[in-house]
Amino acid sequence: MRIALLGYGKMGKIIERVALERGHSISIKADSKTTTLDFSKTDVAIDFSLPSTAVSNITSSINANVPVISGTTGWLDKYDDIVEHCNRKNGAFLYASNFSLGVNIFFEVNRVLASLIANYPDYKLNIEEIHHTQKLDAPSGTAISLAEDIIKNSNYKNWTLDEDEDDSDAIKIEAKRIVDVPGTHIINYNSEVDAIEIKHTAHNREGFALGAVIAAEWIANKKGVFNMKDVLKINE
Ligand SMILES: NC(=O)c1ccc[n+]([C@@H]2O[C@H](COP(=O)([O-])OP(=O)(O)OC[C@H]3O[C@@H](n4cnc5c(N)ncnc54)[C@H](O)[C@@H]3O)[C@@H](O)[C@H]2O)c1
Ligand SMILES: O=C(O)C1=N[C@H](C(=O)O)CCC1
Repeated sequence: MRIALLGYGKMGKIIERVALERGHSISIKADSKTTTLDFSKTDVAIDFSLPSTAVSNITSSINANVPVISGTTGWLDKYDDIVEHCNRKNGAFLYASNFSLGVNIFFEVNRVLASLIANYPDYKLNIEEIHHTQKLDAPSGTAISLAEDIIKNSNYKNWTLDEDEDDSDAIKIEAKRIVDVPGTHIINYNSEVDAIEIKHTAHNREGFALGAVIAAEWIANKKGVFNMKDVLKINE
């Protein structure tokens, strides 16, 4: 498969290596200096760029009839527009806040735990995410996915980054930035008598990159809007 890398930074470079190891070739390596995208020799596009460039990269891929997956976070206010555009163009698009197998299993555990605890209001919840200091967005896309899944499976109504927020319906998310941390997410339910905590720690970026290449292989001949549950078939 000929893969366009829309974003050739920390993730793009690891995805390149994983893709080559799996027998693919790279047709485009786009970065901040790229002015035009020629998709004529591309089978599938992988966008790991910036919150400010993801929408344009995804739209260009769909317009060129190239299936596209995006792992870029921090642009989700435009997600519904992209879905509408993809469906109108009969294209193929997949977004995942986190492509790693481990985190997608963690998402399942989070959903179950949230629904179990929903009937016990003594437990107060908070989410902590820790990432490297170069990260542009907060909270992480993964933390937002975790919070949204908790909201669907509990009485919580929204989430906030404001630690002083006095709204018991809001999940508090704490975003920490520490040098070189690839990505850690902790869900903590605390009561007067005990605490229940689940935690996912990425040791490096390999899992994100492998998941992205697997998703790109999966979407190559499809039409529609997908997510990682479609790819990994966890819990089916
Ligand atoms: N979904 C996941 O599993 C996952 C995992 C890791 C990172 N991410 C996200 O992926 C994104 C990229 O992460 P990173 O660590 O590689 O960041 P990075 O800053 O190392 O790389 C971003 C790259 O995008 C390039 N770029 C700038 N403008 C561009 C444009 N118009 N078109 C294409 N590329 C352009 C930059 O030159 C840079 O090389 C972030 O949003 C991050 O949150 C997601
Ligand atoms: O390094 C990043 O940036 C990461 N971004 C994703 C997120 O925002 O959840 C996934 C983890 C790494």
